[in-house]
This record gives sequence, C-alpha cells and structure tokens, in this order.
Amino acid sequence: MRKLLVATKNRGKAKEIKELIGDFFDIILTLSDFDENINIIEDGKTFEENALKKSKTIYSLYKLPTLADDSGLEVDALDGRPGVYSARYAGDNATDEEKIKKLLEELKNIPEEKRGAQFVCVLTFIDENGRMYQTRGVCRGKIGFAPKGLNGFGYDPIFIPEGYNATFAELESDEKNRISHRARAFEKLKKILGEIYNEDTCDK
Ligand SMILES: O=c1nc[nH]c2c1ncn2[C@H]1C[C@H](O)[C@@H](COP(=O)(O)OP(=O)(O)OP(=O)(O)O)O1
Ligand SMILES: [Mg+2]
Repeated sequence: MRKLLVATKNRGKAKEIKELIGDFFDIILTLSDFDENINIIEDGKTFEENALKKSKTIYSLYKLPTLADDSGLEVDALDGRPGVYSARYAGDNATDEEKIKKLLEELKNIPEEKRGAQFVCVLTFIDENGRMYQTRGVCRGKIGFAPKGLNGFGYDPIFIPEGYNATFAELESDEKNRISHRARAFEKLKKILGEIYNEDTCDK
C-alpha cells in the first residue's frame, strides 16, 4: 500500500494534484485531512526554495513520501510580481476575489498587448528514502480585464492561457489539466516517478 502525503492546505490545488498524479500511489493524503494546524513560513525567494521547505518540513514530521507544490503568477508589466508572493499579495487572510481585485487595479492602465503573464509551478517530491526530486512547469498567457468563469481556484478567473479566448476558470478541469503550469510540472515528475517505482519495466 503506497501512500503519498501532499503538503498543501489549498483544496483547489489538492484537487488538481489528485487529478494529475496518475496511479503511482494507492492513498493520497493532504494536510486538510491530516494536520490543519501546521504553519510553514514560505520565506524563500524562489518557488524552488518554498517547495523544498514545504516538502522537507512535512517529510521530517511524518516520514512518508511527500509532494509539495509552490506556484504563482508572474505578470510581465509588474516585473514578475506577485510571483512567489501570489498567495499573500493582498495580505495574509485575503480572499481570491480580493487578490484578483488588487491585481486588476494595478493593471488598469495596461493595454491588452502588454498584459502578458505566466503561471509557474514547482513540484518537490521526497521519496520514502528521503531523496528529493524537483520539476518546474510554466504556462504563458495574459491577464484579462475582468474576472470570468467559476471553475478552478486562485487567479484562474483572470488568466487567459495562450491560444485561448477563455480564462482558466471558464475551461473544464480536464482542459486546464492538459495545458497548465501544474500539468507541465507533473509531466516531468511522472517520468521520474516511473523510474523510481516501475524500475523493473524499464530495462527491456
Ligand atoms: O493553477 C492556478 N490557478 C490559479 N491560481 C493559482 C494556480 N496555481 C497557483 N495559484 C495561485 C494561488 C495562490 O495565490 C498562489 C500559490 O501560492 P502557494 O503558496 O503555492 O499555495 P497556497 O498558499 O495556496 O497553498 P500551499 O502553500 O498550502 O500549498 O498562486
Ligand atoms: Mg502557500
């Protein structure tokens, strides 16, 4: 029985991770059904540092294979902000609506052709032996002028991925899961998980 502990408190993120991870694990636990009170200070300067800190902290407590996701939105016109501060962009307890409102306000004089942005996702996996693996995925797009759509979470209602005329929140979850930053990071992680857990099928 192979267990995975997903070191996130974000339920929207946890849902996507469960949809994306494939069938390497029999049981997937998240901090929501495990330990709601743990507070990890995400004080790294990069997504990589924060993802590593989250996974290490949880692995050292429970010694189970652990996956952390640190992600955020980098806006070209804001020199990459909010970036690693995406979750705290409008203060510690702000809602997604408040964050979106603040970002749209900051961008209110920016014309469409300068509203480029990208979502970034860094995954850190620590296996049962304490070995660490990290992957990164990016999804380019632009920031809309008003929130649209009800699916997804976070900044999804204002992010229009490249090649689409709809926000992430207007796409079905399986469509977002084909193209998102998180999907791209998982494509790379799943190759690694395949090597770790299906070794005997690889030497043919
Ligand atoms: O696909 C996405 N669609 C919309 N918004 C997204 C996405 N991916 C990340 N985001 C936003 C949410 C949050 O404002 C920040 C991540 O911050 P981040 O610290 O990684 O996650 P979090 O604090 O919500 O949960 P946790 O640290 O417990 O995993 O970027
Ligand atoms: Mg966080």
